[in-house]
Amino acid sequence: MKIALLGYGKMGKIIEGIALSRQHEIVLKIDKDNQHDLTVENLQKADVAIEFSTPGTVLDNISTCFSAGVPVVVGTTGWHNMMASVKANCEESGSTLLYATNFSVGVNIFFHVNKILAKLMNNYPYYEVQVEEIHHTQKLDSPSGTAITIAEGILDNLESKKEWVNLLTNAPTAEDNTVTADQLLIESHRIENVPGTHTVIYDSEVDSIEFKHTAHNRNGFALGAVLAAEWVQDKKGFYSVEDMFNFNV
Ligand SMILES: NC(=O)C1=CN([C@@H]2O[C@H](COP(=O)(O)OP(=O)(O)OC[C@H]3O[C@@H](n4cnc5c(N)ncnc54)[C@H](OP(=O)(O)O)[C@@H]3O)[C@@H](O)[C@H]2O)C=CC1
Ligand SMILES: O=C(O)C1=N[C@H](C(=O)O)C[C@H](O)C1
Repeated sequence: MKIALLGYGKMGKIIEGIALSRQHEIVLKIDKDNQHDLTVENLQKADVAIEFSTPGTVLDNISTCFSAGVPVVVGTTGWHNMMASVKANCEESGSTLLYATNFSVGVNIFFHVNKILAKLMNNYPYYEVQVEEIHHTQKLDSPSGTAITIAEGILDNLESKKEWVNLLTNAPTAEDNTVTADQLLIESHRIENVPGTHTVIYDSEVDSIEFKHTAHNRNGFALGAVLAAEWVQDKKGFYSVEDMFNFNV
């Protein structure tokens, strides 16, 4: 498979190594310095694009992939509020996009069990739930895309919660974590060199239940993105990583 890498930072470089080890070829590498090389003509040399850039550049890059008719796997987070319009654009133009807030197998298992746990917890209303995420200090967005997916899994299944709210704990404006009873708190912490840790906590007066995923490095995210590129390259439409993983038990 011929791959275009859109974003050649921490993730782009690891994805390159994994793609080469799986006998794929990298035909285009776009970063900030050579972003003007991202043309329809250059992109059409690739069978698929893998996009891990920044929240501020991802939408233009997706749009160029759609114009080129090249399927795109998107890992960049921080554009959650634009999802519906990108999906509509993808479907109307007959393009292909596969998106995940987190491509690792472990987190996708976590997403699945999180929904089942939230449904179960409807029977135990004396537990208060919250989500915590910890990431490295270079991270541009908060909460993490993964934390948003976790929160959505809870909101869809736990009747007491209607919306999520975020508290970035080391932001200059961080005040307190007061939330109303129907709000789900996501606490975001930024600590050097942490690849990504997510915890769902159900707390009562007598005990706490903690459900946690810890990434030890970025390799799981990168492998998942390459597997997604292999899976989506001959498909049409808008997909989420859930369409690729099959967790029926
Ligand atoms: N879905 C998932 O599984 C995962 C998602 N992510 C997400 O992926 C994104 C990238 O993460 P990460 O690699 O760690 O971040 P990095 O900051 O290490 O890499 C992003 C790269 O994009 C470059 N860039 C800037 N402008 C453009 C442009 N117009 N086109 C292409 N590239 C550009 C940046 O260059 P410069 O630094 O010079 O500005 C930088 O090298 C983030 O949104 C992150 O949250 C991360 C891990 C897993
Ligand atoms: O920026 C990161 O590093 C990560 N971003 C993704 C997110 O926002 O959830 C996935 C992973 O946690 C690492």
